[in-house]
Amino acid sequence: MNPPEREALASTRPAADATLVSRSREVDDVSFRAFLAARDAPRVHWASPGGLELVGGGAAARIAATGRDRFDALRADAATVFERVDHDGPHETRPRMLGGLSFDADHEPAGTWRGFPAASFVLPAVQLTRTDAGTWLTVSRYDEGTATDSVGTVESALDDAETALDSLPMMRPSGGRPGVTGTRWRPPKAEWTAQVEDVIERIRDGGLLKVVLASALDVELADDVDIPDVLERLRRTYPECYRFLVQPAGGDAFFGPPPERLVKLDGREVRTEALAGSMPRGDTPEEDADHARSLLESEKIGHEQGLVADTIIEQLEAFGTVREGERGVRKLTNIQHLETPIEADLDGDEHVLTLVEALHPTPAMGGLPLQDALATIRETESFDRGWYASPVGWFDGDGDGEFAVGIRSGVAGGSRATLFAGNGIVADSDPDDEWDELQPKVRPIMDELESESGAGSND
Ligand SMILES: C=C(O[C@@H]1C=C(C(=O)O)C=C[C@H]1O)C(=O)O
Repeated sequence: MNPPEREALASTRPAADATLVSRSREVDDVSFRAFLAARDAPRVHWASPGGLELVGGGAAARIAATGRDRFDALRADAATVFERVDHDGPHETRPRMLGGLSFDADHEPAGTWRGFPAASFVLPAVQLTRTDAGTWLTVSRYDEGTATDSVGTVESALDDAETALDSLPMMRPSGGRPGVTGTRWRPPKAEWTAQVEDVIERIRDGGLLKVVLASALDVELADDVDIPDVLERLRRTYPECYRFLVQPAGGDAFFGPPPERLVKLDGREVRTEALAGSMPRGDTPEEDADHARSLLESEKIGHEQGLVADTIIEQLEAFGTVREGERGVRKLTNIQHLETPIEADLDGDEHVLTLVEALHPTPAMGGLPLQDALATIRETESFDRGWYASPVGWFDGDGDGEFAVGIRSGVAGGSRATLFAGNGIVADSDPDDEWDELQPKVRPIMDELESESGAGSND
């Protein structure tokens, strides 16, 4: 294990008498891609369709955790880091921890997921924040002693960071796509079909209602992948989605444009959604409307999506009053899903991580009943989920935050990438249809890897 990886895995136990000092300054808009490309790991990026964009490099503070009590450990360490904060800047730029968690609590950072602990968040040393109101540069340090001890260092680091920013191009010319030389599904179609058939049989035997089964697509590239470039292009191709990047160590990065919010907490106001069931977009408005109608009218899809909504509502009812919105169709660039917006007002103050802990994995990522579905996933899937289908996002010192679900995602570095896609399997699923349904879910990233001239084979 090389030093940066060891550093990523170590939980930076916050020092008892440390102070978090953070200074922000409004700057001219700058290419987030160029900023990201110029920084070493750890690197993080978060962009929500709501308009908030964050990009960070280095770590003023870092917390990591593993095992069943990983959420307790995260909340405790975060409380220590945020205990003494001296921040000067608008609310948008307040210190935030960015990162995420693995799908399973007992995840081991190995293989594809080397460098990714079961939970990892960083408070970036240098960060850019963009909202409708402007763009800011922020420098933070978490050092022993009082604020007065480090204000001078932080202010001069902010001057240096601003100078470095000035030398970045406003627009960074986009490099070419790396090109794909080979792809391999794990499992390939025949094995997937057998897995789906086996799961359907288990469901029909009784007890199990739904299992989300996924597959990994290994991609060999002709050139090294430039992830900041890919993310920038995804901004234009999937504007209705989140975009995230988590690169805890110097190695591979986990990234993607997920459409699905796990949870957003602002004060006591919670927003989430049940997203499940998929149909392609049509080539014509009529065909598109037909697909949307099939989504709304399909008994199978309606049932599957209803299970997701009911479970989320039940879980949130433990915390407050829940309102279920109207079921509708969520249209993304290359796929459409059935969606129910869900809101809640909490009875008391909660940390967003507590809601993440309660909700993850939703039946849209795991299945129902949850423990049986998870056991089936573990026994069936031929790859390590790692951080796929897991919470990725941010939280602040008040416990507010927002998390997406890490789907439509991939983990990549050098000239290799592994992309992920999964589907909810229910009693009347058809293995061939489920295979076809995986394909559009890897397209957002695949389209940015394949060279314009030639598309690689995809099965
Ligand atoms: C699991 C994924 O997507 C989920 C599964 C869906 C389905 O089964 O139709 C739809 C949306 C997502 O909640 C994925 O994209 O990998």
